[in-house]
Amino acid sequence: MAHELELREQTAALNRALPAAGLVTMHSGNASVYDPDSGKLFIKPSGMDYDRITPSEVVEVDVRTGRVFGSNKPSVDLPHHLFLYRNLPDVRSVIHTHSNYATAFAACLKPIPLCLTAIADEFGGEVPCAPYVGNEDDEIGRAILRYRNTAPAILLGNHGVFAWGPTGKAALKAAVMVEDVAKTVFLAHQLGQPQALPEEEARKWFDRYQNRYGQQPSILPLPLKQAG
Ligand SMILES: O=C(CO)[C@@H](O)[C@@H](O)COP(=O)(O)O
Repeated sequence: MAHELELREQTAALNRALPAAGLVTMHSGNASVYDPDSGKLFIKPSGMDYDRITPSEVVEVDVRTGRVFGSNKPSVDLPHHLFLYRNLPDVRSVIHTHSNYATAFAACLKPIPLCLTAIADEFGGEVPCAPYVGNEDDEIGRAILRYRNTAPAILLGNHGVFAWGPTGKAALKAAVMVEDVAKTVFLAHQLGQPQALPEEEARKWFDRYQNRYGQQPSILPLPLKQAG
């Protein structure tokens, strides 16, 4: 039970972080956390004011069967979260937003182009945009699998953003960074034509950021420049 409470607390805090990060307005968006040991996910109660989402209000769902526990109705996007957990084995958290700058790209069916080192760091390439699909059945989940690339995020045409990660913190960072780079690219377009970053350069930035950035132990010794 202690572990379930911890998962509920994580899910409630992650959902409350969405409006705090400026990623959602009113009831749009949602977040979930998945625990493979119990086979359960915990997700936002549909339509609930974010400031009312507490650990006890969070909705518990069995990922294998889709069975919902408790009296609260789960997010209408539960099918898409379920699809991603069932098909992306390393994912432990999924976030959906309608964040403004990224969703503006989605409204135009445009990917966020690889023109910033920050895009290379976090996503390794452009943030792709899937064509518009409806919200029935597994249409959204299948579109995400079909059009995703190395990035832990994707734009859904005419709809919004899906981001994911091995932890709630990683999924939140992906959702925040999608919106941040979308805003920068939008501003760049006011100044001129954003210039593409060479793929090889992007690979170097992505490798450093994913494997040696921050306080994580460097998994590779830094290449020492030869004297002379
Ligand atoms: O995009 C949508 C619905 O189209 C959802 O993100 C949004 O309405 C939030 O729904 P929930 O409150 O999570 O059921």
